[in-house]
Amino acid sequence: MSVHEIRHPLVRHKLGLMRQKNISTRSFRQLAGEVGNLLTYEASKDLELEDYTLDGWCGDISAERIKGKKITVVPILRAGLGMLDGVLEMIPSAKISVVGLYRDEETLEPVSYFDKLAGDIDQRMALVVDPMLATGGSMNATIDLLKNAGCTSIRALVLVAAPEGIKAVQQAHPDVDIYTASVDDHLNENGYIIPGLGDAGDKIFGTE
Ligand SMILES: O=P(O)(O)OC[C@H]1O[C@H](OP(=O)(O)OP(=O)(O)O)[C@H](O)[C@@H]1O
Ligand SMILES: O=c1cc[nH]c(=O)[nH]1
Ligand SMILES: [Mg+2]
Repeated sequence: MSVHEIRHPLVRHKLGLMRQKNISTRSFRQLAGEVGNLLTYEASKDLELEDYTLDGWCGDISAERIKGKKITVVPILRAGLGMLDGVLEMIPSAKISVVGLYRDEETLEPVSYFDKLAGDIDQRMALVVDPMLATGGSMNATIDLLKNAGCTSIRALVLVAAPEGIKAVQQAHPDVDIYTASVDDHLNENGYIIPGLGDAGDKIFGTE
């Protein structure tokens, strides 16, 4: 498994803006989508292509198209929805598989409350999107769910990752690559990423 920390200047710049203390809901939400968009670009760089012939304006033309597995985007509710539009801008025909989880504030364990996966998930590559990879509990529970449904190709796209969460995913699911805008420093005593973004769900939805 690999961790891809995307150090593109646009990603670095936008993530810096997201870390500002008093950022508005509107700006945070917009930037989450924009960084999600750029992470999707990076996470799709190695998709396999195949040649085909199309009927072009001047006759038959040789072109390329993405081969093999189709894609399902898997937002983890709630905060993953903040990245969804940006991801879909890059892959507009992707199916969406929704997973509802929240993290118990005391135990930090994920609590499941919803899932609705694409019917043919065993034939799709899953791009799991969530702004925060903290302890890794929510991501691992989502990957477990996808694998139990037959999905064999999974990538995780997160805005910020803690080393603790990366380690947990690496141990449980060594076949899953992680794409992130930043590997941050550590988790605090409440399980929040430092420096992180604070509570991403609250910032995207304007709740507190
Ligand atoms: O790696 P973990 O320790 O599991 O923490 C990360 C999870 O916590 C946040 O969700 P939260 O539980 O706040 O739910 P929300 O998106 O509804 O706000 C975040 O969006 C991840 O899903
Ligand atoms: O730092 C963190 C950790 C979990 N969930 C968040 O929204 N932020
Ligand atoms: Mg939250």
